[in-house]
Amino acid sequence: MPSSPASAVETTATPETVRLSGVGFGYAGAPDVLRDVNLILPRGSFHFLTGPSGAGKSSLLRLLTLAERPRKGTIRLFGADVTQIERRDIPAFRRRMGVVFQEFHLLDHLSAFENAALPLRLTHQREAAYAADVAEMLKWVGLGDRMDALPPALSGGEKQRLAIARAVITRPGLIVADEPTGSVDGVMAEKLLRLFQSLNRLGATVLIASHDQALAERSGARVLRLDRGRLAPTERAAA
Ligand SMILES: Nc1ncnc2c1ncn2[C@@H]1O[C@H](COP(=O)(O)OP(=O)(O)OP(=O)(O)O)[C@@H](O)[C@H]1O
Repeated sequence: MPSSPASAVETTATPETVRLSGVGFGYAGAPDVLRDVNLILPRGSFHFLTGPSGAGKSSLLRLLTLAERPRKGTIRLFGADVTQIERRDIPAFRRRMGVVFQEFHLLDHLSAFENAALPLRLTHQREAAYAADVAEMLKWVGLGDRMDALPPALSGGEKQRLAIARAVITRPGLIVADEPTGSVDGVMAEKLLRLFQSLNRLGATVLIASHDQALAERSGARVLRLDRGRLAPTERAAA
Protein backbone atom coordinates (compact mmCIF):
# COMPACT_ATOMS: atom_id res chain seq x y z
CA MET A 1 0.00 0.00 0.00
CA PRO A 2 1.50 3.34 -0.96
CA SER A 3 2.47 5.32 2.09
CA SER A 4 2.81 9.07 1.91
CA PRO A 5 1.86 12.09 3.98
CA ALA A 6 -1.57 11.83 2.32
CA SER A 7 -2.10 8.26 3.46
CA ALA A 8 -4.26 8.91 6.53
CA VAL A 9 -7.82 7.96 5.71
CA GLU A 10 -10.45 10.60 6.34
CA THR A 11 -12.38 9.70 9.47
CA THR A 12 -15.57 10.95 11.01
CA ALA A 13 -16.85 11.12 14.55
CA THR A 14 -19.95 9.08 13.61
CA PRO A 15 -19.82 5.41 14.66
CA GLU A 16 -21.82 4.34 11.59
CA THR A 17 -20.71 5.34 8.12
CA VAL A 18 -23.87 3.90 6.53
CA ARG A 19 -27.32 3.11 7.91
CA LEU A 20 -30.18 1.98 5.69
CA SER A 21 -33.53 1.50 7.42
CA GLY A 22 -36.48 -0.17 5.68
CA VAL A 23 -35.22 0.83 2.25
CA GLY A 24 -37.28 0.01 -0.79
CA PHE A 25 -36.19 0.99 -4.27
CA GLY A 26 -37.28 0.54 -7.88
CA TYR A 27 -36.47 2.16 -11.20
CA ALA A 28 -39.04 4.52 -12.76
CA GLY A 29 -42.13 2.67 -13.92
CA ALA A 30 -40.76 -0.70 -12.72
CA PRO A 31 -41.44 -2.83 -9.63
CA ASP A 32 -39.21 -2.69 -6.56
CA VAL A 33 -35.75 -4.22 -6.95
CA LEU A 34 -34.85 -3.69 -3.26
CA ARG A 35 -37.29 -4.48 -0.46
CA ASP A 36 -37.08 -3.55 3.19
CA VAL A 37 -33.28 -3.42 3.27
CA ASN A 38 -31.75 -2.75 6.66
CA LEU A 39 -28.00 -2.32 6.68
CA ILE A 40 -25.48 -0.82 9.05
CA LEU A 41 -21.84 -0.37 8.07
CA PRO A 42 -19.97 0.63 11.21
CA ARG A 43 -17.09 3.04 10.72
CA GLY A 44 -13.98 1.08 9.77
CA SER A 45 -15.88 -2.10 8.84
CA PHE A 46 -15.23 -4.25 5.75
CA HIS A 47 -18.14 -6.00 4.03
CA PHE A 48 -18.61 -7.96 0.84
CA LEU A 49 -22.03 -7.81 -0.83
CA THR A 50 -22.76 -10.98 -2.79
CA GLY A 51 -25.79 -12.40 -4.54
CA PRO A 52 -26.88 -13.67 -7.92
CA SER A 53 -27.00 -11.53 -11.03
CA GLY A 54 -29.97 -9.18 -10.87
CA ALA A 55 -30.30 -9.47 -7.08
CA GLY A 56 -29.94 -5.70 -6.71
CA LYS A 57 -26.27 -5.28 -5.68
CA SER A 58 -25.51 -2.44 -8.10
CA SER A 59 -28.82 -0.80 -7.25
CA LEU A 60 -27.92 -0.82 -3.56
CA LEU A 61 -24.54 0.74 -4.34
CA ARG A 62 -26.26 3.37 -6.50
CA LEU A 63 -28.39 4.34 -3.49
CA LEU A 64 -25.29 4.63 -1.30
CA THR A 65 -23.49 6.78 -3.86
CA LEU A 66 -26.58 9.01 -4.13
CA ALA A 67 -27.11 8.19 -7.81
CA GLU A 68 -30.67 7.07 -6.94
CA ARG A 69 -33.21 7.79 -4.21
CA PRO A 70 -35.17 5.20 -2.26
CA ARG A 71 -38.93 4.79 -2.64
CA LYS A 72 -39.22 3.92 1.02
CA GLY A 73 -37.13 4.07 4.16
CA THR A 74 -34.18 6.22 5.13
CA ILE A 75 -30.49 6.42 4.26
CA ARG A 76 -27.90 7.95 6.54
CA LEU A 77 -24.32 8.58 5.44
CA PHE A 78 -21.60 9.76 7.83
CA GLY A 79 -24.36 10.36 10.38
CA ALA A 80 -26.46 12.62 8.14
CA ASP A 81 -29.90 11.81 6.74
CA VAL A 82 -29.44 11.90 2.96
CA THR A 83 -32.77 10.31 2.02
CA GLN A 84 -34.08 13.52 0.46
CA ILE A 85 -30.73 15.18 -0.17
CA GLU A 86 -30.76 18.26 -2.41
CA ARG A 87 -28.83 17.85 -5.64
CA ARG A 88 -26.51 20.70 -4.71
CA ASP A 89 -25.48 18.94 -1.50
CA ILE A 90 -24.51 15.66 -3.19
CA PRO A 91 -20.93 16.58 -4.24
CA ALA A 92 -19.87 17.21 -0.62
CA PHE A 93 -20.86 13.62 0.25
CA ARG A 94 -19.35 12.18 -2.91
CA ARG A 95 -16.00 13.74 -2.04
CA ARG A 96 -15.97 11.60 1.09
CA MET A 97 -16.45 8.40 -0.93
CA GLY A 98 -14.27 6.46 -3.31
CA VAL A 99 -16.47 4.75 -5.87
CA VAL A 100 -15.33 2.02 -8.24
CA PHE A 101 -17.96 1.71 -10.96
CA GLN A 102 -18.58 -1.50 -12.87
CA GLU A 103 -18.14 0.49 -16.12
CA PHE A 104 -14.97 2.26 -14.84
CA HIS A 105 -16.04 5.78 -16.03
CA LEU A 106 -12.50 6.75 -17.03
CA LEU A 107 -11.87 9.89 -19.08
CA ASP A 108 -10.49 8.70 -22.41
CA HIS A 109 -8.66 11.93 -23.26
CA LEU A 110 -6.65 11.92 -20.03
CA SER A 111 -3.63 9.71 -19.35
CA ALA A 112 -3.71 7.00 -16.70
CA PHE A 113 -1.75 9.33 -14.40
CA GLU A 114 -4.17 12.21 -15.01
CA ASN A 115 -7.20 9.97 -14.45
CA ALA A 116 -5.81 8.71 -11.14
CA ALA A 117 -4.86 12.25 -10.09
CA LEU A 118 -8.24 13.76 -11.01
CA PRO A 119 -9.83 13.67 -7.52
CA LEU A 120 -6.74 15.39 -6.10
CA ARG A 121 -6.71 17.96 -8.90
CA LEU A 122 -10.34 18.76 -8.13
CA THR A 123 -9.28 19.72 -4.60
CA HIS A 124 -7.01 22.33 -6.24
CA GLN A 125 -3.81 20.76 -5.00
CA ARG A 126 -0.72 21.44 -7.05
CA GLU A 127 0.58 18.46 -9.03
CA ALA A 128 3.93 18.68 -7.26
CA ALA A 129 2.13 17.94 -3.99
CA TYR A 130 0.59 14.69 -5.15
CA ALA A 131 2.59 13.43 -8.15
CA ALA A 132 4.70 10.98 -6.12
CA ASP A 133 1.64 9.55 -4.34
CA VAL A 134 -0.22 9.04 -7.62
CA ALA A 135 2.81 7.36 -9.18
CA GLU A 136 3.19 5.10 -6.15
CA MET A 137 -0.49 4.13 -6.22
CA LEU A 138 -0.30 3.34 -9.93
CA LYS A 139 2.79 1.19 -9.30
CA TRP A 140 0.90 -0.60 -6.54
CA VAL A 141 -1.89 -1.57 -8.91
CA GLY A 142 0.65 -2.69 -11.53
CA LEU A 143 0.37 0.30 -13.83
CA GLY A 144 3.78 1.84 -13.15
CA ASP A 145 4.79 1.48 -16.78
CA ARG A 146 1.40 2.57 -18.18
CA MET A 147 1.09 5.98 -16.53
CA ASP A 148 1.16 7.87 -19.84
CA ALA A 149 -1.29 5.56 -21.62
CA LEU A 150 -4.78 6.74 -22.53
CA PRO A 151 -7.64 4.49 -21.30
CA PRO A 152 -8.59 3.22 -24.80
CA ALA A 153 -5.10 1.69 -25.00
CA LEU A 154 -5.50 -0.19 -21.70
CA SER A 155 -6.79 -3.73 -21.29
CA GLY A 156 -10.00 -4.36 -19.33
CA GLY A 157 -8.03 -5.39 -16.25
CA GLU A 158 -5.74 -2.36 -16.52
CA LYS A 159 -8.76 -0.05 -16.77
CA GLN A 160 -10.23 -1.71 -13.70
CA ARG A 161 -7.01 -1.23 -11.72
CA LEU A 162 -6.84 2.40 -12.84
CA ALA A 163 -10.44 2.96 -11.73
CA ILE A 164 -9.55 1.55 -8.31
CA ALA A 165 -6.43 3.72 -8.02
CA ARG A 166 -8.51 6.81 -8.83
CA ALA A 167 -11.24 5.84 -6.34
CA VAL A 168 -8.88 5.46 -3.40
CA ILE A 169 -6.27 8.14 -4.16
CA THR A 170 -7.84 10.63 -1.73
CA ARG A 171 -8.03 7.95 1.04
CA PRO A 172 -11.82 8.44 1.39
CA GLY A 173 -13.76 7.50 4.51
CA LEU A 174 -16.09 5.21 2.54
CA ILE A 175 -15.02 2.98 -0.34
CA VAL A 176 -17.78 1.43 -2.46
CA ALA A 177 -16.71 -0.88 -5.27
CA ASP A 178 -18.89 -2.70 -7.79
CA GLU A 179 -17.19 -5.92 -8.99
CA PRO A 180 -13.70 -4.40 -8.61
CA THR A 181 -11.98 -7.68 -9.45
CA GLY A 182 -14.27 -8.77 -12.28
CA SER A 183 -11.71 -8.13 -15.03
CA VAL A 184 -8.46 -9.26 -13.39
CA ASP A 185 -6.84 -12.64 -12.79
CA GLY A 186 -6.73 -14.36 -9.42
CA VAL A 187 -3.28 -13.06 -8.47
CA MET A 188 -4.27 -9.45 -9.16
CA ALA A 189 -7.64 -9.97 -7.43
CA GLU A 190 -5.77 -10.97 -4.25
CA LYS A 191 -3.47 -7.97 -4.59
CA LEU A 192 -6.39 -5.58 -5.03
CA LEU A 193 -8.09 -7.18 -2.05
CA ARG A 194 -4.95 -6.42 -0.01
CA LEU A 195 -5.15 -2.79 -1.15
CA PHE A 196 -8.74 -2.53 0.08
CA GLN A 197 -7.75 -4.28 3.31
CA SER A 198 -4.86 -1.84 3.85
CA LEU A 199 -7.18 1.13 3.35
CA ASN A 200 -9.64 -0.49 5.73
CA ARG A 201 -6.91 -0.88 8.36
CA LEU A 202 -6.21 2.84 7.98
CA GLY A 203 -9.84 3.50 8.92
CA ALA A 204 -11.89 3.39 5.71
CA THR A 205 -15.28 1.71 5.70
CA VAL A 206 -15.31 -0.66 2.71
CA LEU A 207 -18.20 -2.27 0.82
CA ILE A 208 -17.41 -4.47 -2.17
CA ALA A 209 -20.12 -5.98 -4.37
CA SER A 210 -18.82 -9.14 -5.98
CA HIS A 211 -19.92 -12.38 -7.59
CA ASP A 212 -16.69 -13.90 -6.32
CA GLN A 213 -17.96 -15.75 -3.28
CA ALA A 214 -14.60 -17.48 -2.79
CA LEU A 215 -12.72 -14.17 -2.70
CA ALA A 216 -15.31 -12.79 -0.30
CA GLU A 217 -14.85 -15.73 2.05
CA ARG A 218 -11.06 -15.69 1.81
CA SER A 219 -11.06 -11.98 2.64
CA GLY A 220 -12.17 -12.58 6.22
CA ALA A 221 -14.64 -9.71 5.74
CA ARG A 222 -18.27 -9.94 6.71
CA VAL A 223 -20.35 -11.26 3.84
CA LEU A 224 -23.80 -9.87 3.11
CA ARG A 225 -26.04 -11.68 0.67
CA LEU A 226 -28.73 -10.04 -1.44
CA ASP A 227 -31.35 -12.25 -2.97
CA ARG A 228 -34.21 -10.88 -5.06
CA GLY A 229 -33.91 -7.49 -3.44
CA ARG A 230 -33.74 -8.68 0.15
CA LEU A 231 -30.69 -8.73 2.37
CA ALA A 232 -30.33 -12.14 3.96
CA PRO A 233 -28.93 -12.22 7.51
CA THR A 234 -25.99 -14.51 6.69
CA GLU A 235 -23.07 -12.61 8.14
CA ARG A 236 -19.91 -14.54 8.88
CA ALA A 237 -17.74 -13.33 11.72
CA ALA A 238 -14.65 -11.54 10.49
CA ALA A 239 -11.52 -13.70 10.62
N1 LIG B 1 -31.47 1.50 -15.06
C1 LIG B 1 -32.33 0.50 -14.85
N2 LIG B 1 -33.64 0.61 -15.21
C2 LIG B 1 -34.51 -0.38 -14.96
N3 LIG B 1 -34.20 -1.55 -14.37
C3 LIG B 1 -32.92 -1.72 -13.99
C4 LIG B 1 -31.93 -0.71 -14.20
N4 LIG B 1 -30.75 -1.17 -13.71
C5 LIG B 1 -31.00 -2.40 -13.22
N5 LIG B 1 -32.29 -2.73 -13.38
C6 LIG B 1 -32.94 -3.97 -12.93
O1 LIG B 1 -32.85 -4.00 -11.52
C7 LIG B 1 -32.62 -5.34 -11.05
C8 LIG B 1 -31.38 -5.34 -10.17
O2 LIG B 1 -30.26 -5.01 -10.98
P1 LIG B 1 -28.82 -4.75 -10.37
O3 LIG B 1 -27.94 -4.28 -11.49
O4 LIG B 1 -28.93 -3.91 -9.17
O5 LIG B 1 -28.42 -6.24 -9.93
P2 LIG B 1 -26.98 -6.84 -9.59
O6 LIG B 1 -27.19 -7.73 -8.41
O7 LIG B 1 -25.99 -5.76 -9.46
O8 LIG B 1 -26.69 -7.69 -10.89
P3 LIG B 1 -25.27 -8.06 -11.57
O9 LIG B 1 -24.57 -8.95 -10.59
O10 LIG B 1 -25.68 -8.78 -12.82
O11 LIG B 1 -24.53 -6.77 -11.84
C9 LIG B 1 -32.50 -6.21 -12.30
O12 LIG B 1 -33.75 -6.83 -12.51
C10 LIG B 1 -32.21 -5.22 -13.41
O13 LIG B 1 -32.72 -5.68 -14.62
